[in-house]
Amino acid sequence: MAGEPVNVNEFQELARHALPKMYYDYYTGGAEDQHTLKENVESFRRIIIRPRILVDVSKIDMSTTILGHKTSAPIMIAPTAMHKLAHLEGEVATARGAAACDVIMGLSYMSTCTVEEVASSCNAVRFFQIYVYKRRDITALMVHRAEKKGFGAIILTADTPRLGRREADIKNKMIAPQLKNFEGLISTEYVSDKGSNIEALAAGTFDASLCWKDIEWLKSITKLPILIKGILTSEDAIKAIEAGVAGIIVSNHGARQLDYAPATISVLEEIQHTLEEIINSMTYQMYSKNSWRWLNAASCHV
Ligand SMILES: Cc1cc2nc3c(=O)[nH]c(=O)nc-3n(C[C@H](O)[C@H](O)[C@H](O)COP(=O)(O)O)c2cc1C
Ligand SMILES: CCCCCCC(=O)C(=O)O
Repeated sequence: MAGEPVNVNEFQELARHALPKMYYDYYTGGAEDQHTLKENVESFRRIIIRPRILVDVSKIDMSTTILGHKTSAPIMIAPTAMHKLAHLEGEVATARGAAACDVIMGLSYMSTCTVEEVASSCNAVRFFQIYVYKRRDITALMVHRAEKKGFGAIILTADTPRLGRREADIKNKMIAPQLKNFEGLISTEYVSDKGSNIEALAAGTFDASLCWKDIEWLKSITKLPILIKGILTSEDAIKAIEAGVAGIIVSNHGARQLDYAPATISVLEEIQHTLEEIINSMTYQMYSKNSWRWLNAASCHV
């Protein structure tokens, strides 16, 4: 490639050369046949822009707020695991990037830098993503650490009762390092020669029994607003609102979980319309306490 990379595809090409194959495959792969992975890209390609002309664009302001936090654009850094597999500074460098761009960073539960390291590295607004471990005490401790360090919200990833079947990781026998956040609490180093070690790690630690009633438990251990990540249907968006969370993140986890699930962008509009209809139908009932809660939750992230 000649000169500096100018788009994400060119960065990906550089990464392909720079990274060990095991890590490159982990970062870029989807689940099973990778049908949804292709659909994620194709569905964006099918969206065609309808340009309007002779509009004053000399000053553009895309800033908005998410859960009351200012952001320079309606873009958030999604929580992604183990940045140190690609860069020595890991998530600390990502947080600095978020601060420089004035956008919110989602820090993964499976980060290679600790919650405290990321918090003290810069003043980016940070939300903390969690998986719920079978050892709930560990998850509660992590939530409290994030709360203490000024994270602005908890993102509960709800599409991963177990890790998606990622065939490249199985072939590579993908290994996770010991994650510093959990040192002294639980081992995250799973080494076996039977396929993906990170799949084994998730199967050994993630609570596959997690369900809607557990949102009450999460609400009972934190005052932070909760976002549910991994919603792909209107039915679940409504359930999330009924559960009283502050917002939802429509996502198919980068097609790394359930293959043949819809591309995220293809279901976003339907879910948004459903939530708008709820808001409209609730407006006339505003005086009921419960309705207020619904209204607040629905309007946050439409
Ligand atoms: C390498 C990699 C690691 C990821 N790790 C996590 C994670 O630890 N927690 C999580 O909730 N999502 C994780 N994701 C999913 C992303 O947060 C996000 O959902 C995905 O990149 C697709 O973006 P979208 O949800 O906006 O469609 C990961 C994605 C990638 C590519
Ligand atoms: C260290 C185990 C990896 C956990 C899974 C992280 C994730 O969500 C992913 O998509 O990968």
